[in-house]
Amino acid sequence: RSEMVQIRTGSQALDQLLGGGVETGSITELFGEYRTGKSQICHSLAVICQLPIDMGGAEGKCMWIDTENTFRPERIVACAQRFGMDPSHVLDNVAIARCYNSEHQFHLVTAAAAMMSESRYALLIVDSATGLFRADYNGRGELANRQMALGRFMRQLMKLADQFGIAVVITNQVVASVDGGAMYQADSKKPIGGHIVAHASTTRLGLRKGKGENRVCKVHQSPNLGEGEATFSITGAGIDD
Ligand SMILES: COC(=O)c1cccc2[nH]ccc12
Repeated sequence: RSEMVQIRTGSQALDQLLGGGVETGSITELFGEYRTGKSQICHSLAVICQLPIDMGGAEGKCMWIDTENTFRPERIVACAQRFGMDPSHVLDNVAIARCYNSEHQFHLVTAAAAMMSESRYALLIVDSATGLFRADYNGRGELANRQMALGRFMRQLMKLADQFGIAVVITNQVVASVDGGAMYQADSKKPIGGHIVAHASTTRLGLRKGKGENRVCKVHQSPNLGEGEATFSITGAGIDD
């Protein structure tokens, strides 16, 4: 964690909850149901990471692995304009790769290491980190194989965060889970990957819908942050207070 920097999120309330922003050198997991703002926080971070450190950035590029086609260049442009940055320059510094299956996802992270040796990256986004593993390992008796593959993927991310001092931000969809057998138990909603992903993430942020365009973020796991929640809003330019 040498010279750890915090990347601001675009919402001062969320930055306060996080003690300044998203940390470089570790993995932050954003989990929540669909449309709770996970990808919107990623769009803001992809722009803000390029700002000078004394302006809440981390003076590096962003690398983005997109498995759900949630990347929107126009959001990057709008967010750059909000911060008075040159939109085309900012967009050029977001290296986006579409990802089609979990095997390709492994390859992209391996290849990412080579790119990070070439130029300065501050942030790697994997949105989502778990969806393709759920799709590819979805038969009966595949849970153990899925957990092993997810564990291997998370270790690759931890190595990147360590080796290059980058912030790794992963999104994880919360899905309805029918607890087999326990007929009385209501269907609980759980993040994919269970304890395998949870233990590998340094900081875990739970997102949920608030009133209207508002969303609420709650710290679920952190080495240093206290309990608490922050409300932010989703705009055309990422997230704001
Ligand atoms: C242009 O973007 C890339 O080539 C890229 C983006 C995110 C992860 C990646 N891994 C290897 C290439 C790559």
